[in-house]
Amino acid sequence: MKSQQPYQIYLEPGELARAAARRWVELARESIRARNSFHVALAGGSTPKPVYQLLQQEELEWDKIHLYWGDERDVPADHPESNYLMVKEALIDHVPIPNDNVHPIRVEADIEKSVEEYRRVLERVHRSPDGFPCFDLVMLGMGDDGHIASLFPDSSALTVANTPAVSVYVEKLNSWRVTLTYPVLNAARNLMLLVSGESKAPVVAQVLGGDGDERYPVQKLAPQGRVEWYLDQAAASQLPEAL
Ligand SMILES: O=C1O[C@H](COP(=O)(O)O)[C@@H](O)[C@H](O)[C@H]1O
Repeated sequence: MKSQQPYQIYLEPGELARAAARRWVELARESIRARNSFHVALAGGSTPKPVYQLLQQEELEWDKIHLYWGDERDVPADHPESNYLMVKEALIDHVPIPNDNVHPIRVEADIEKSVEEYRRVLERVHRSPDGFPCFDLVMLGMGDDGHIASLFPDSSALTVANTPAVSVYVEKLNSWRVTLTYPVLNAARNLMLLVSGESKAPVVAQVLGGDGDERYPVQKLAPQGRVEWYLDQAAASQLPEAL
């Protein structure tokens, strides 16, 4: 990914969340006007949670909004680490979205079955010209090792280019994940990257202000659509202009 990416810096995580929620609403309305639906792949983790909570209060055509997940951990749907559960509690339980519009990655004892099922689910999403699901919006968080979705450094998933979703063993976490692959992230009409906290500052500085050297999974993105970075001041604190 080129280091010249548009980004906004917000004073604190609450401000970041409010800006991201406003943009989410704008994109949902724009997409419903243009295509009568809004297909969005959600990020898990902690950063987007307040965004989902803010969306509870929005007057949206929820019956035209379809929720998917960018990645999932190898845990049941009622486990505290489940990305699905986080979104359910923060958003889904509070808005009139039909059940049929909620498309989680269902984690089975056999993770390959989860992946196969999720690939079938993804067939509902419009196609990009090269045949991959083309989301109206993909939301991404970023780990302090530069991972996005569950595309971790040195992982076999980083080179997958022939399928929209894979299972991947994450050595440092000693666990399996299911993740969307780069071709899907790249095909999205809009990508929002939400990054908060000081621990992510070195990666942010390398990706957005660095020498172009590709060290992190986030740098392997080659987005075809719009990209927007939402940073809080802590995450942006090592960018050249902040020093
Ligand atoms: O493990 C994960 O981490 C990333 C980043 O999460 P954050 O808590 O640092 O915001 C997240 O985007 C991903 O969906 C999740 O599974």
